[in-house]
Amino acid sequence: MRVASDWLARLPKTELHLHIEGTLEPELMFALAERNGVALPYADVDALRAAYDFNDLQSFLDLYYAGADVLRTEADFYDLTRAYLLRAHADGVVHVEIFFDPQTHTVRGISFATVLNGIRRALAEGEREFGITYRLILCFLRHLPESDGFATLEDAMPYLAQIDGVGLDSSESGHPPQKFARLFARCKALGLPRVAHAGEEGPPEYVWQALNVLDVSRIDHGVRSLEDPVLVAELARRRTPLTVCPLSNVRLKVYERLEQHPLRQLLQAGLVATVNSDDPAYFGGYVGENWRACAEALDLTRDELLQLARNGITASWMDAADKVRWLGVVEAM
Ligand SMILES: Nc1ncnc2[nH]cnc12
Ligand SMILES: [Zn+2]
Repeated sequence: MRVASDWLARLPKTELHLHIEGTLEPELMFALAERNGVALPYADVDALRAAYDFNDLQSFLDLYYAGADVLRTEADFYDLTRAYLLRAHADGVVHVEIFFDPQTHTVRGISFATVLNGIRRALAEGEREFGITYRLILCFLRHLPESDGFATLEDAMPYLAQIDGVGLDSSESGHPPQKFARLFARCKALGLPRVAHAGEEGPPEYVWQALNVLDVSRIDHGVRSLEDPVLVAELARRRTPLTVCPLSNVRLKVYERLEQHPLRQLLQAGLVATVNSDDPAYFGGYVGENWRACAEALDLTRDELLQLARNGITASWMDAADKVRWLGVVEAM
């Protein structure tokens, strides 16, 4: 590695692509299963971890949705979020923007308020205790019909002041952004900032639709944009950030090895690429590990690492004064 590991540890980091349900560690999954009287189809934590061998996005999602079944009470969502924030703090994360998937829970009879209150209580406490600022992003599940998304938006209406934006996640192939054109138009009319997963497994066309149909301000993943030079030029022109998740991309076989990951190419193309962890309990590394692994495998320079840190700050939705402050800290590194 070209930089000292303590320098990398101290670099102020953001996390802009993190599914809170994807931080459910096997140990906590077993503890919550016991607490809630849920039977898990695995003998123990090791057997569960051994199942985390994915071929693609869908093979991961099947386990991710099954695992979320142990989350039942507000305390469960609090404990989940609290455990994540302890990890983030240890990794030098100063600001988080967290996705949650309400449909995964409301379909099981758990109220929107139960989910929201547990997550937000932990986030507020994390800000008081560690100074980690936060935003919360409601994600719609794209494998479900748009009408389900509208019902979820209806559930969210009494709590809109506590939601900072909306996103689109789950199975990408066969579920283009266009499918959610009316839902995202409604969210825009409500003044909600928008992001969408696009170009993870799906084609560059889905990134175009996220930009032009959903009018998103950030693309989650977006790595397949590199297949379309016109799209790359447009993303650079608009300065649309990409929330890139390198270890996720390897675990879901978008790239065979981290050494093949195009993080440097994205930076060299002038894109606002950022480093994030996606579903760290399932992909073998929180955001600090994503930074360390990329620095090592891609032999990132000090300047490239500084640019990634700056990108994370400018791409975030943190307050303008906080941006100035953290950009100053990066410049002084
Ligand atoms: N990497 C990912 N892509 C799409 N949907 C997700 N939900 C959780 N993680 C996801
Ligand atoms: Zn994701």
